[in-house]
Amino acid sequence: MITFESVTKRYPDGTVAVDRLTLEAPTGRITVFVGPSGCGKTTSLRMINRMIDATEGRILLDGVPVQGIDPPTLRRGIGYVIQQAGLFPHRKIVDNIATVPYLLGWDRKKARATAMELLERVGLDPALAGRYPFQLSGGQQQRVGVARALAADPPVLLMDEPFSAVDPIVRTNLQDELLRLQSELNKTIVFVTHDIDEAIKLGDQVAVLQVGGRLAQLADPKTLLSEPADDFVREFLGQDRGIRRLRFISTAGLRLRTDLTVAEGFDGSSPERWLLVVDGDGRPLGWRSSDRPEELEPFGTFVHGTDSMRAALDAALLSPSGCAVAVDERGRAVGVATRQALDEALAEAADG
Ligand SMILES: Nc1ncnc2c1ncn2[C@@H]1O[C@H](COP(=O)(O)OP(=O)(O)OP(=O)(O)O)[C@@H](O)[C@H]1O
Repeated sequence: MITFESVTKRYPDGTVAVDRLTLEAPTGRITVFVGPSGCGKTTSLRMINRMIDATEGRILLDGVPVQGIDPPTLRRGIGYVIQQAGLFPHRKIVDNIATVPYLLGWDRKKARATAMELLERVGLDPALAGRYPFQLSGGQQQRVGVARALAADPPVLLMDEPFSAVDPIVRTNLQDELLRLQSELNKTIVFVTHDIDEAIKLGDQVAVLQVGGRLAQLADPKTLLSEPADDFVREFLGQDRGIRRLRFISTAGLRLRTDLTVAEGFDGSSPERWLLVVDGDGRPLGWRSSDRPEELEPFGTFVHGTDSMRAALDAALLSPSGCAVAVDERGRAVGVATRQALDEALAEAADG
């Protein structure tokens, strides 16, 4: 666990970057620092590994004040990932990843073997090991940056806007990958971003900072969205706060209709305006409307019980039928969530 005890950072020119910050980043969890530019996110992060020293207050790592630990020893247990990866340009990828193991004096063979394992772990092709950083895409470099930070298996990982410099699709992949890795590794992660969506997606808890380095709110994402502490947080969360909340509402209780599904080739009549046509394996093929039964209309799916209400609504909006197709993990239709069912679930969510 990382504990901030009334930590203040005043730079020599008098700027107060962090103002009496008190919070705990629990072991094995992702804590996100989010806030507008200049609110002290990076300063707070760097005080953990003593790249910057606090002016007042204490930061404790599992109860031990970091100020009492010499920086090289401290940093051995703390991985650090920054924007644009910060790789050494003249070192091959494998040697970039093995940087800390080499510094720790590991046998070169063992260090390289670990690096190769990590390369795969972060979703990269081992064939990239012999390349130089400039021969990789931005997203690939960022993955190497994560692998390098994990190389000596540190319990703590500090990540400073690690995914900011890549395009939105790559960014989404990197976020998903981080969550997957974290479910295996259970590191204590402190993650800095200015992007509230990223904070809500990744954080087990989110610390919203305000310019002047004051903590505006510390909460889990769901609570943050439903109970913002003040106007600053409400404004920072943006106008689609309600839509984002849908991500935390399960589709497990969504009522499904199973009588709207027909097999391919069905040419009978039905009082229903829309019927879902499925193939021999039960996979959806499209919606058949009673007006134009010869054509199949587009559909959207969500995994019932696994995906959130946000995914279910998204699926409904993708189709002219206005209904969302519920599928199982293998993509087979298990039923249809009609507008009425979605409406009921939304009404319940609004009450809760
Ligand atoms: N070395 C320094 N000397 C003086 N002021 C500094 C120094 N480094 C940062 N600051 C100031 O401290 C405040 C917090 O900076 P910090 O980099 O921690 O913010 P941030 O939230 O990470 O911002 P950004 O999202 O723009 O990176 C800002 O007002 C910044 O100008």
